[in-house]
Amino acid sequence: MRTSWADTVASAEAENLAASDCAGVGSTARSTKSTYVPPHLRNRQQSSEPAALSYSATPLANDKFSYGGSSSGPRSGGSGQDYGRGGGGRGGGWNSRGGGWEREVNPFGNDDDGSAEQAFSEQENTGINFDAYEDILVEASGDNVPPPVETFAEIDLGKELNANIRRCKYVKPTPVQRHAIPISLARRDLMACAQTGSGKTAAFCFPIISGIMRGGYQQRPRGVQTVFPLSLILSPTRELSMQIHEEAKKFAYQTGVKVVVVYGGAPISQQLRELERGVDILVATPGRLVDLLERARVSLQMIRYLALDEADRMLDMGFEPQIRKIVEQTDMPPRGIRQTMLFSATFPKEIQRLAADFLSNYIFLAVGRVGSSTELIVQRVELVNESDKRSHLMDLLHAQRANGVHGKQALTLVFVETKKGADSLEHFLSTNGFPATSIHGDRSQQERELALRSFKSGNTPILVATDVAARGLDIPHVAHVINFDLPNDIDDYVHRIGRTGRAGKKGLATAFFNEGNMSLARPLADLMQESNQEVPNWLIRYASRAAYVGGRNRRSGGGRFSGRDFRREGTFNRGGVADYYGVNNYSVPSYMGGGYGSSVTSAWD
Ligand SMILES: Nc1ncnc2c1ncn2[C@@H]1O[C@H](COP(=O)(O)OP(=O)(O)OP(=O)(O)O)[C@@H](O)[C@H]1O
Repeated sequence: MRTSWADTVASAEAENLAASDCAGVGSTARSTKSTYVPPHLRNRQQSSEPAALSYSATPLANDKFSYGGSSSGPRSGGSGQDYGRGGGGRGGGWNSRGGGWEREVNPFGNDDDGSAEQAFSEQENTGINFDAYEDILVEASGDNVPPPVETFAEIDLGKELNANIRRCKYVKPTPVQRHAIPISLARRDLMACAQTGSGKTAAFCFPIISGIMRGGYQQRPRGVQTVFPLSLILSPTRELSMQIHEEAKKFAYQTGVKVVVVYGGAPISQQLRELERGVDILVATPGRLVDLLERARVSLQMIRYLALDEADRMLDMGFEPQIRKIVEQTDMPPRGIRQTMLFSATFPKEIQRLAADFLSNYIFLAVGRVGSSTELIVQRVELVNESDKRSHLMDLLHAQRANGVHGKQALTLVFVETKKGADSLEHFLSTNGFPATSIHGDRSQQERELALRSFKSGNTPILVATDVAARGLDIPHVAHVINFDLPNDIDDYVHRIGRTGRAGKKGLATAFFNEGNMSLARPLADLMQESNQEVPNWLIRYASRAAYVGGRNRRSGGGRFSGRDFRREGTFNRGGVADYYGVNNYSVPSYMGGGYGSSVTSAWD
């Protein structure tokens, strides 16, 4: 029998609080002031430990070289070639930026107590429920798919990166990482689909950082003010770009690989200054990047790695022209020369078709069904009239408060349709005893960041949000996502509820459904069924009555979920795909992973 939703919140919170996350927007980083190091001291490490000096001719941000003491600990991770320049000592490394020498801020705060030297096998499991991922069905299609790995130690990512993985307390790779990292390290283009919260960020960051580290010294053109990053990571929202930047900085700590973020709504002058200090990996939102390209402050001529996070969103109507401009109408090397990686939890077929234009002989990887939601999230849907939504929300919040566990407060994310609706609901909640804040496109960037910080810290444990917060954000302790207004598109629903139940932890999602949401009845019922949720009878009745509505609600009408590589449909043949995959001439599937033998029928067959 199911427990009540309030109990579920309480237990999800209790479980989730047991774990401590490595990731997150605005994770606290101990700030360390830049320090000038006189030339005669530049080859001394800051640690009290004596350390061998190493000089490496790997490419540094815009051709600036740096020295770093290499740690003397045992080498781990594959064949263990030492690609890095990092200092393995405590509390920070040294980096050359803009001709001066700066101490690299330790993004792990002061927890760098030598644990990075621990063997992977000795690490504590930090509360991540890895078993939740073990049974997941994995399918990869394309030519010569590199086999997956089971452990990080099997992959030769480089010593410094391995040390950072340990600092993050990642004990073993998640399924998408097991499969995607070897594919990317083999320099293959990739379209990867894996459930929300399953570790896609690291899956594209690790190979990029490792590739730049092992790439050897690379002469970059010298523009007066132009910078030449080696890798570009694009994401649809400012907050997600900031989060990817924070994550990538952790992974790149002491590797000498410099990560910079640019996004709209923040002063461009500050971002330009940061760029001038050198950049290897540029994380960007499309609008701000186009601005910088037009000002000739960034050139994409040297790009070796292009990653699109939330790729289906990036190629959706809103963003596609900008993405095409960036990828096809600039000096970026063409597909086949650069390596391109697309990641998302959802990948509608029509977007897969568009995406194929950016890829060359790519591998399609699906971890779980495309667009499915994780079973870690308990989904509830309640029939609530429009006029009753506020009082119903209050009831939920009161019960949640009554059942709340002590300690850090469970965070609740409430999604609404409009910016006005977000403001008004925030006001309503705040004046009714529930401290709330809001995030949406009409708020200034400063307000957005403040709201997110206040939510994360638990000061305002309720965040009312539009879809600007639906994708990618990894906020620890979100125990409950409430769809006060349901979205029109089932994929948006998948991303929204994916703000809880991340990295193996449990979560709860409640949706208010009424006659205005009829077009979602069928895809919602299908999605819930597919992720083993209890579907209310009334929703099943609505779903069976629902007419085919077409559009992007791909589960509606047909009843069968099209979670697969569109090339396998054999109905579409154009552009880059036709070069490699004739209608009857594709090679699939190379293997099935996730504990399934080859005799097991694929979910897509
Ligand atoms: N191997 C690992 N072991 C433990 N935790 C991990 C591992 N890889 C990633 N994580 C953690 O899992 C959480 C979710 O990762 P991430 O944000 O990359 O998910 P995602 O798949 O990109 O989700 P979304 O689809 O919502 O964007 C993060 O807190 C991250 O630090």
